[in-house]
Amino acid sequence: MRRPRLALVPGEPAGVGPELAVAALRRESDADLVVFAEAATLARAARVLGTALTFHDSRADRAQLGDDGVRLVEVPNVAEAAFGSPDPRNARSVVLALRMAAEACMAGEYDGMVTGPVHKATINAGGIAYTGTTELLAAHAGCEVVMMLANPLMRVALATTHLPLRAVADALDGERLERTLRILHAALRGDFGIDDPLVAVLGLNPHAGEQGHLGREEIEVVAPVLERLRAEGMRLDGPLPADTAFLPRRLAATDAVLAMYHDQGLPVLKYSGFEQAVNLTLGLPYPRVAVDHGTALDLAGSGRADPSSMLAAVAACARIAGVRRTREQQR
Ligand SMILES: NC(=O)c1ccc[n+]([C@@H]2O[C@H](COP(=O)([O-])OP(=O)(O)OC[C@H]3O[C@@H](n4cnc5c(N)ncnc54)[C@H](O)[C@@H]3O)[C@@H](O)[C@H]2O)c1
Ligand SMILES: N[C@H](C(=O)O)[C@H](O)COP(=O)(O)O
Repeated sequence: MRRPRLALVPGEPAGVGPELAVAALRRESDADLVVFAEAATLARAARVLGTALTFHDSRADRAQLGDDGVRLVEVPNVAEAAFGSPDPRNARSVVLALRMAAEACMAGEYDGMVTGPVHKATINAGGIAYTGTTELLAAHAGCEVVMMLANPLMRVALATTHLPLRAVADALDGERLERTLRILHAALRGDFGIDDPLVAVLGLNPHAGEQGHLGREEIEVVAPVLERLRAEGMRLDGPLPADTAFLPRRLAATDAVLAMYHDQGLPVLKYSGFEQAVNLTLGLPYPRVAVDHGTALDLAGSGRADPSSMLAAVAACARIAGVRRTREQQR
């Protein structure tokens, strides 16, 4: 079977993304990578790592590539931003690279997309309203998605993603939550091969609302959805108090945790395994896997950024792309 062909988008040029992309390109992996970025930015990152790259057309044959060969779709930047100092003038090219890769994935030219970190504030400062790549790809594909981060110890999906904490309670909606659980369930089955997954669903409030004395979202929004889906046969635990849902013995029996908001779930996951964690966008027509960390501006240009999450993202995307291709061939 042919190796999965993946679009690799390094992200913010002034961050660690280009260095991590070079690290991924120089490692043996189960995928053929095509980078959507600027050649000069990648060449600069390669120099930081004490290596050099030669650039080829995105369709170049593997045999044409030496150890230093890179297939590239060139996306030029406006400014050469110093390491650690993102330039808002590059916002357009950072987003364009993501859009071009998404377009190519939608057209079936690639089997999946791997992304490095972008700097959300800089993109907004550049005049592009942007909350996250998850949301951008969902809008581009015209579908609902679920953000899920995973490391070897746990999978944590989010009912709401990038929004102010003040807006979270209002954003929780039964119909949306039901769709989130369906997307998560389908991905655990299809992409992860878990036939009958058990999902632990957290409450929103302390102690999962303490029977309505500390908030009513558990009673009015979460529990009715869980009842409906349990009636269909889904295995769902909850709404659970978030403070004890991550105890190791509970996690051991759980295939994924659904947190109600970003910082309810992600600090636990990142604390328990920052290096090996990846960020997946579930529900897209193609697999998209990202690093679990940000632009690490303090490390950009130092060559000290740890490439583990990027390597894990490439491996996860290649694996899921392979699973999906096998499934399609069996249809
Ligand atoms: N996948 C993404 O695109 C993504 C993910 C998270 C944050 N971000 C964005 O990144 C920007 C900076 O965010 P932040 O400072 O909160 O988080 P960050 O992850 O960039 O940095 C947090 C800490 O982790 C360290 N770190 C991060 N990646 C590392 C690596 N590969 N190796 C070693 N150490 C590493 C940094 O040096 C820093 O000390 C923000 O604009 C944020 O929105 C993007
Ligand atoms: N929420 C993610 C995290 O904290 O790791 C991160 O911001 C990236 O999300 P996008 O892939 O949607 O940009």
